[in-house]
Amino acid sequence: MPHFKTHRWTIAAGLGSLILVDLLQLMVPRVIKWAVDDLTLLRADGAVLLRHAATIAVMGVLIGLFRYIWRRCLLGNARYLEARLRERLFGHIQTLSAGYFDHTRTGELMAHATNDVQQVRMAAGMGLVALNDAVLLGAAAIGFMLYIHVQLTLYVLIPMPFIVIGARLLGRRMHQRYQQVQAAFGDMTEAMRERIAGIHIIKAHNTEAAARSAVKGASRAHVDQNMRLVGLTAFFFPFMMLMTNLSLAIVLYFGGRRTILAEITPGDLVAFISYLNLLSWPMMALGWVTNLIQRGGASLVRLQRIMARTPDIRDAPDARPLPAVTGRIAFEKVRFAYDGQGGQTVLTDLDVSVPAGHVLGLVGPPGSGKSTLLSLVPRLYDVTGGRVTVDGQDVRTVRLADLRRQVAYVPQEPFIFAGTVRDNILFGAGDEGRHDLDQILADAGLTGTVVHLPAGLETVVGERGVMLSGGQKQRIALARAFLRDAPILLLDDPISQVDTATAAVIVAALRRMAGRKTILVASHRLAAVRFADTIVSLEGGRIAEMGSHAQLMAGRGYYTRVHGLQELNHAG
Ligand SMILES: Nc1ncnc2c1ncn2[C@@H]1O[C@H](COP(=O)(O)OP(=O)(O)OP(=O)(O)O)[C@@H](O)[C@H]1O
Repeated sequence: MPHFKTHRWTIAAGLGSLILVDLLQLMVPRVIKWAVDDLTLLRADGAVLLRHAATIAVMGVLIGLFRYIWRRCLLGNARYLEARLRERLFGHIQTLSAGYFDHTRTGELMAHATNDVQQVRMAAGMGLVALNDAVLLGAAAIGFMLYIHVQLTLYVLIPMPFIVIGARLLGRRMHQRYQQVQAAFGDMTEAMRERIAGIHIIKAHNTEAAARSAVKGASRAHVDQNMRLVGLTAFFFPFMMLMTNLSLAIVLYFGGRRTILAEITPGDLVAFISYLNLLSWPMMALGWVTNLIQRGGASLVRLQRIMARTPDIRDAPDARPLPAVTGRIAFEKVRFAYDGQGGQTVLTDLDVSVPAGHVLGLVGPPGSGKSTLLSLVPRLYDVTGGRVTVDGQDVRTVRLADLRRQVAYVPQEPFIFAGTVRDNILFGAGDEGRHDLDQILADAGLTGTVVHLPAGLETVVGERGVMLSGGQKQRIALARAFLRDAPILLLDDPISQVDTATAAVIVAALRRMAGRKTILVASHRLAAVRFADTIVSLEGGRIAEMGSHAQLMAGRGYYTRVHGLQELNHAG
């Protein structure tokens, strides 16, 4: 409604032009009638015929002009509505919490952003046109026919309901089949995309033949679906033509007799046939419009359902601003389960405090909860029990944007956007800090790497950074976080993909930053945590051991065991 309100003048101009086109179209048969009557009554001479022809030509030009206007106004307006809906949808989806995306498939969201939005556009654009034509053009054409001859009109209308019902029923089936064609098309492109993306594996495993037959299968399925659709359309259009032609036969026979009896003039008969031709579109539109509006309505309901979802994680109504923090972090009796109270507990009664400027190392077997613990600080997820505080304030009571501005986070799997290395490092950063890019590259162990890239910082890295090695991607993500210069730095396995020498460079940089920043670093490689002020060893979401490197080495737990193994590896 707000959209229709803002664009009411465009819509009014469009509807006005559409009505003018309809009226002009309705006048054409009148002119034909006059011309034919003049001819049959032998009243016509060159000048009269020229006048009639000129009238039709002018009407043709006007019809063209106004049709251009209505298409631009009405269909254009629907396009803007579509864009606006899609932008709002994306804007809203972005506010939803990480938990929502754990349970929602990307493909499903893409379908909402494409299919549903498109259905709303069809209803708001063609739906409006079809509604107008069905009602106005249909009623007016029938009115003109009644004006010529009532009984004859009633006869020729007999086949018309079949057109309405046919358009409605077959239209619905055609839409269903069209959706199946689209789905098959999606499967086919996905089958090809995946195999092109995985071409290295396919070649290495010699499975080209299997890949080819999989793509062939998807391609044939697409053809099969198309043939099913063709089966319907091939029936639909001839069926509509048959109904119109039946009406035409009725006009010719019964109307011809009326003409012989001089109840109507030959001009009337010709005009009648023209009206009949005009009538087939409104009859189809009548059947079509209900489908369009139903589909658009259903799509709108689906979109509204997403729009009505409130993010689980958002500012509390009385959220306080969070001015620059020193970076003191405390986990107090923290308990966490991914699906709220009902889910399996991933973290249990965790108590750790990290003074400002300290480094906390997190170690533990895979799945022990290290990443989860890190994600609680910027509120990617909220605790199920207990609380997380920053500078003594519960993170749930402060403004989310203020909190996240002061936390730099490097996830376990770095995400690289298509673009240049520089774009990826500067991602989301303001102007501040750009001048120390060289230092940041050095801290992230990237200096030497960047020099060897074909275009240095301007090297385009391809989709998801395909042109980069795993270690390069990881260090770009690190540099991105260093550039933020936030007082709190969260690193999830920051040296998992680099060699020992590069790891040493990164660890040295972290040690320099310690004191200025509070750093939480989770790692499987003890080298990344051994310098930490405190190391927490997690097991099954509980703290198994806690202390400095020396303290943990004195014990005989996970830390000492892993340390022994990693030392052994190095020796080997
Ligand atoms: N998004 C999620 N939804 C549901 N469960 C999850 C989710 N992410 C992780 N888990 C589960 O939570 C537990 C802790 O996972 P987490 O990633 O925190 O462990 P981790 O110690 O970081 O492991 P790794 O060393 O392999 O990175 C695991 O049992 C995992 O299966």
